[in-house]
Amino acid sequence: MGSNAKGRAVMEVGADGVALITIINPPVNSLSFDVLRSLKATYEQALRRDDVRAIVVTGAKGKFSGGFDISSFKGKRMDTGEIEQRPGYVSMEILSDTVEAAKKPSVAAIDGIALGGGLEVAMACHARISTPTAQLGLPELQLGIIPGFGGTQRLPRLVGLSKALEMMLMSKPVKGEEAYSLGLVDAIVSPNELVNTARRWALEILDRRRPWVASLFKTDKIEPLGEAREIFKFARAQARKQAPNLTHPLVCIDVIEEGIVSGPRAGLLKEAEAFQVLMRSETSKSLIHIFFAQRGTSKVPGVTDIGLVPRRVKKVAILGGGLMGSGIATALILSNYPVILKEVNDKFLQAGISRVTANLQSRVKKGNMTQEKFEKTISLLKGVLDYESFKDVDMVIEAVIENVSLKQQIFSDLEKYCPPHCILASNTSTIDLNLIGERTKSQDRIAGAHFFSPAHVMPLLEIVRTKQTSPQVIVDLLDVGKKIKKTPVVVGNCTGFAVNRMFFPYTQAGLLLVERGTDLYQIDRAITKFGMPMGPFRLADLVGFGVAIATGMQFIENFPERTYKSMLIPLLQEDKRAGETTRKGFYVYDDKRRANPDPELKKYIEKSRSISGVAVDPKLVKLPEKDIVEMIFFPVVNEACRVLAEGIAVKAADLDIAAVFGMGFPPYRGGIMFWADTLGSKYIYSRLEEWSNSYGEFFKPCAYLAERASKGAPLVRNLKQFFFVYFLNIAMK
Ligand SMILES: C[C@H](O)CC(=O)SCCNC(=O)CCNC(=O)[C@H](O)C(C)(C)COP(=O)(O)OP(=O)(O)OC[C@H]1O[C@@H](n2cnc3c(N)ncnc32)[C@H](O)[C@@H]1OP(=O)(O)O
Repeated sequence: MGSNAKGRAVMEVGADGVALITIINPPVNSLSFDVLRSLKATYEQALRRDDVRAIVVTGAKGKFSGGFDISSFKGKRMDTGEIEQRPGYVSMEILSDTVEAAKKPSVAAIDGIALGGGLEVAMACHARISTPTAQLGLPELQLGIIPGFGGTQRLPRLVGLSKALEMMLMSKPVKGEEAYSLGLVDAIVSPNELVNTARRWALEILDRRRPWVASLFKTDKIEPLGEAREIFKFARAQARKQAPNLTHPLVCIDVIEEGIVSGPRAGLLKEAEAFQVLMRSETSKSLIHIFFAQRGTSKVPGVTDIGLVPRRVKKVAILGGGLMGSGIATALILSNYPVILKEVNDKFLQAGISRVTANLQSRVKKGNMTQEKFEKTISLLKGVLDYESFKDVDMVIEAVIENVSLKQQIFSDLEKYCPPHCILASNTSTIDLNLIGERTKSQDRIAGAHFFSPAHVMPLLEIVRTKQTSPQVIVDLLDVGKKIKKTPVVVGNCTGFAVNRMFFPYTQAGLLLVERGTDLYQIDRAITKFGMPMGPFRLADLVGFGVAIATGMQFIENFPERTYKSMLIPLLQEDKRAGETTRKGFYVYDDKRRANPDPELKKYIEKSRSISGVAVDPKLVKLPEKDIVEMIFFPVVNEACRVLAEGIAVKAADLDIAAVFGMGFPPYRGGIMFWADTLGSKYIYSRLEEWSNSYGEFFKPCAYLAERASKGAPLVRNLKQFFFVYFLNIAMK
């Protein structure tokens, strides 16, 4: 094996005659082709050697294996090695014919993780011993592929069809304890007993004191054929309902069924063929991009690569117990941070505490939290009416209403009452942070911590830095973000930051189309069919028109040339139709909060059309779905290009994550910029240009998009190009 090898498997033979094979490929012992080749060679050696009687497979440093090395799928030149040339090479030649069919028994010793290919290796062994906390699962579907090393055949035979389908279709791992009760592992032991127990177990199998099981040929857990067919039918219906745009869940079900109907060998062959096709699919490329992009958001050049270590945040204060403040408090106490919640009077304070309590209680009701855990968690929250207890807080998050002078007053108070190291963060969604901190001398510790509502549920956290914010503060916020299980994205300071700024044209494009004759409900249908959780109008109803008008004003003020000014929302608001909370907005809502179209809307549309002075355009009345999608999303892409060109986002992949986790953009399309690049900059530019000629400035392509289109280049720039332009911009300012 060359010195550039990506991981290896090593073998150590003990005096007991057990060969301990350890997978080594940090950080998660993924199965690269080098590891797989080395595993095969080591195995063959163990099988040849007379002093080896049995084999134990494990992973280095307390992690069995995180599965196939998915970085080999990344980029244009996929390293798909032997999988490409010999379908079934790993699942049949290595795992079935070498490991499972061996004349010497193998036992997997599992700690930490056994995911995807990792669990597939373990399932080919003749027994599995696990620690109680290890995670075992086949999460391949979340990457747009299916298990490809025999998992579709072995898991149902070990745990039964229904549970196997659930684990695969939901990409949901189980802990060691549950794996034991399911029959996926044969014993649970503590980490320090793991390898020795596995060694003994392997020798006992050899001596026939324990069963020698080849999982691939087990039948006792498999349901009779008639029952199995019913289970498949139900699973297909569920998959179609939950992911109508995705085919790989259905392929997974087909592959499992093949094994049940025609036998496991036929199942393995079908699995190998399907795996080959799926790993080249757009869906898988998109989802694997999202996997790495999500991990890449916490790598910020000039911040996370300069040796800073996150400081310990022991106590956090939150100002404002409204919807956002109480959601943020909930997220923090759920991750064991003691929180002080400050309000201006007792009534508001009690309301804030009640909101946090209700957030937690809903978990108890759903069975996701015990009463004991509830008591412990809520005890971390303390309500206050003054700054007295702010003297030892390490971080403050301000979450009061969007009022500049109020926020300025608060920050100047915070400077007085908080210790000098304390991070001063604002949850503002639009206001310039420099303005908020104008009355302080603490600009270096002021940052944005922009949560999305409901803050204890939505996964995104926008961390906003100004030119003065110190890298240490960003490193600390990234750490807190990770601890409260958010996906953080670090962005620069501007109106709307990344998410709201990119998506402000989303509703506006809808309004422009509706005033020119496109059916409003048809727009929402086309957009949800594309994969968004809600179309622009249903979303506006949910957010509420008060917020929509306030943020709209910010955009009119800052980007007047490209803000579409429609009176439709203010007209509805005037008539006390302010969205879902008033049970009337673009839709009407019944008692169960179901949204229904409202024929009354026609009159408001006609009125706003006449105020805008535009006429119905016959071309837009019968707009095909594809065009609706493009007319709504290309302006979003255009704004995302500006955000990137201005250096507000460090990399395009961060915008993909911001769109997926902040707006629910379908991850299987890879995020907004990744999706745009699948269509091509030239195409997007030409369409925007055409619409801007017909419908005005709102669609005008920005300079960055024009430049990329003229070169036929993708919108995604590599980091080297980014820094060149970024520093050029700074030099020119
Ligand atoms: C043929 C087979 O059936 C096909 C397969 O096996 S496909 C792979 C199936 N396995 C998976 O889907 C597991 C994916 N990984 C994960 O869910 C999580 O990374 C994990 C639970 C293993 C660890 O989580 P956590 O401790 O939070 O660390 P996390 O930051 O996610 O990962 C650590 C590093 O390992 C990398 N990594 C994780 N799994 C990897 C994998 N399967 N291949 C390559 N790299 C991987 C991550 O990219 C990250 O790299 P970085 O430090 O350079 O950013």
